Amino acid sequence: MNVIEVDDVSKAYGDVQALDGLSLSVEQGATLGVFGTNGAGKTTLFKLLAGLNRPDDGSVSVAGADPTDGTTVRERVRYLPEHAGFPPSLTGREILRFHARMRSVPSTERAHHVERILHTVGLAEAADRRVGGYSNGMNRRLGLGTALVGEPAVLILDEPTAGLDPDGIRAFHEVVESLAAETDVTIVFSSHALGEIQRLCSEAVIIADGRVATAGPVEELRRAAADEVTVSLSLASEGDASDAAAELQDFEAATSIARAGTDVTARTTPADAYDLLTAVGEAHDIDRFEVREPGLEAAFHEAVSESSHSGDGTRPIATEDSGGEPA
Ligand SMILES: Nc1ncnc2c1ncn2[C@@H]1O[C@H](COP(=O)(O)OP(=O)(O)OP(=O)(O)O)[C@@H](O)[C@H]1O
Repeated sequence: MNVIEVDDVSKAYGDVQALDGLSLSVEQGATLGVFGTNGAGKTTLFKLLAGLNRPDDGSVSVAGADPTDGTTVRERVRYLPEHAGFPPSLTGREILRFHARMRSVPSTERAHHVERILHTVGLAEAADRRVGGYSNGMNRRLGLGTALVGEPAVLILDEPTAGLDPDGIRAFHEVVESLAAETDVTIVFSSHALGEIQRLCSEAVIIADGRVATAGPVEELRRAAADEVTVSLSLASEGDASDAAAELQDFEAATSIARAGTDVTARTTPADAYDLLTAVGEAHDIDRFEVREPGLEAAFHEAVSESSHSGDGTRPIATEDSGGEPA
């Protein structure tokens, strides 16, 4: 079942066309990564999904309702903006209890519900500390905790890891991974870190100029991004590396051959990678090798450059057979 349906939506701010005929659909339980260049329209899309804005044209449906139908959407959909602040003198537990009361969690269940969320977001031990002393990462996880109160169907997170240090990012990733694995909540989040999307998301959408440039299961995007792999070899000596690089010039399927010290890299097709390794291995001792598939970065660059050359790269996300697991 699709929990999000966005159909041919446009939204302008004065002269700025933030969204321009954007369509996508997302299946319940998916983790969708949204990325694009600055100003591509991600936050505008999120505000439409959260019912904070109305589209000029087109339609938006989230959890079976028009998100601007306030009461329904507030029960089912939670939006965590990039910057969420909390009263510094309250504790994490007090803030979550307040949200639980606002969300009409029955009083008999409130303490247990809050305790469970504190564990989910990794704040159980800091629950009774004032949030004024929380780190940036703890604040973000508390924000995610407030969004989880009442077990929503859809979480919309705007750049949740922006500005966090590596520990903060790792802790946040663990929370998202456990939510994706253990609940049926649909998570939509934006990020400028392609590796993060690759790691956490089953689906990805690339937005460029207010439209969907490309979308689909992360694994498919990765594979479709380019039909080449990069082969990296480490040889026994610089002389071997230099000879191997020269010999690879005769290997028809190899391109972009480069040498640095004892390392040689070349690009080739996935089907020719093994032959390339065999050809080098017959003449030289290979200490180490690696075959890298194109990542989402290649998909991103391809999609953005295609979208800037074509009139309409829009297509909805096909979620029927995604089957993608976080990498
Ligand atoms: N309230 C507003 N008034 C005028 N223009 C706006 C407003 N909000 C967004 N825009 C413009 O709409 C376009 C899309 O903005 P949006 O914030 O949706 O992009 P984004 O993809 O979230 O960008 P970023 O990655 O930089 O956060 C941009 O050109 C932005 O300047």
